[in-house]
Amino acid sequence: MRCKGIDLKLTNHNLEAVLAALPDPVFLITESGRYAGVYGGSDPSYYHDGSHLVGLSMFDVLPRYAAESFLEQIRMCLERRCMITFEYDLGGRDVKGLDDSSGPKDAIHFEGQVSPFEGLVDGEKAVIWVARNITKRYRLEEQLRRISETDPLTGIYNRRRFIAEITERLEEFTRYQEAASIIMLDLDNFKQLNDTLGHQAGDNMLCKVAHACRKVLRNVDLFARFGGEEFIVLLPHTELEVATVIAERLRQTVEHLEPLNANVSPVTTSVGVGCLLMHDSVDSAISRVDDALYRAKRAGRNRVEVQSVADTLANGVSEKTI
Ligand SMILES: Nc1nc2c(ncn2[C@@H]2O[C@H](COP(=O)(O)OP(=O)(O)OP(=O)(O)O)[C@@H](O)[C@H]2O)c(=O)[nH]1
Repeated sequence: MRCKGIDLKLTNHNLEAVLAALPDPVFLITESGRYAGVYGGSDPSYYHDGSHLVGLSMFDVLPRYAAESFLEQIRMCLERRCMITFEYDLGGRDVKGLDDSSGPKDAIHFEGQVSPFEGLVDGEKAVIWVARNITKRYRLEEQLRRISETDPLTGIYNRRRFIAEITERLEEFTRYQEAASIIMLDLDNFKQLNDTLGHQAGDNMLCKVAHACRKVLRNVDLFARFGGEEFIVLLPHTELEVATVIAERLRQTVEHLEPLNANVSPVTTSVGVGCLLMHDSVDSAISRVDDALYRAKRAGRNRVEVQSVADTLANGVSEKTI
């Protein structure tokens, strides 16, 4: 073996030393999931000592779901004859027989790089599996993602997350006709509340509305602040009829909120409701609900209006759903 141009023939002994010094653990694993060799992983703050795994099968030491999913990666790698990269969580407690006194205490998020091994190991095909602890990077990415999709004032999702979600739901609707509905709320005469009690009071009211509405929705409903004093809900697997009932519940929830001050009237909201239709785009779906909302405003506020029946039928949704 050559090493960066230095004519160094590695003996088995110093080859072992090189492998042991590798920072990330490297596993030689056979096609059937047996650990034939474990090398490296020399930093105990990042990795447990996995040397006891040699000779054991993944099915002896890992939870069944993990062993099955890892075996699938090995199969894919050998079939495609190229490196496969994928991410997974595996804590020390998930691996039977690990010495718990050393290594990281929390679950680790790994990036696994699985490459075909040239040659056979005990008559079996095998792979080289490099496991990198990317927990710090992963947590940071999660934190950034959370920040990028959260409204800082109310703590609920923001418009960006809503658009991402509705884009996904539209794909699902086009492919499987899986119903989904949208509810849009716009608080009534909010400028007056700001002007009377001040912007800070207005902010407090927005938070109160957000928290109260979130409570009456299902966990699967995506509730977001769409802008200023506008909120929006995406209700997956929900037909228009049901969404209309939920819209009315949201309207009442806002109406029954305690006013911030005895001298001001309760806050109310106008509400528009719609459902996804064939050939919808994100813009067309939202603008139909927006039209319904503005009909509610024009009709005197504090009421629910639904997208027009003509709109709904013209777009190929069966009458059953409206
Ligand atoms: N406190 C506070 N006010 C906001 C925020 N975003 C928007 N607003 C206010 O919401 C008010 C919206 O006013 P308009 O668009 O005139 O609507 P409205 O007074 O609610 O009247 P209608 O919608 O017609 O019922 C403005 O005064 C904005 O300043 C916010 O983050 N905090």
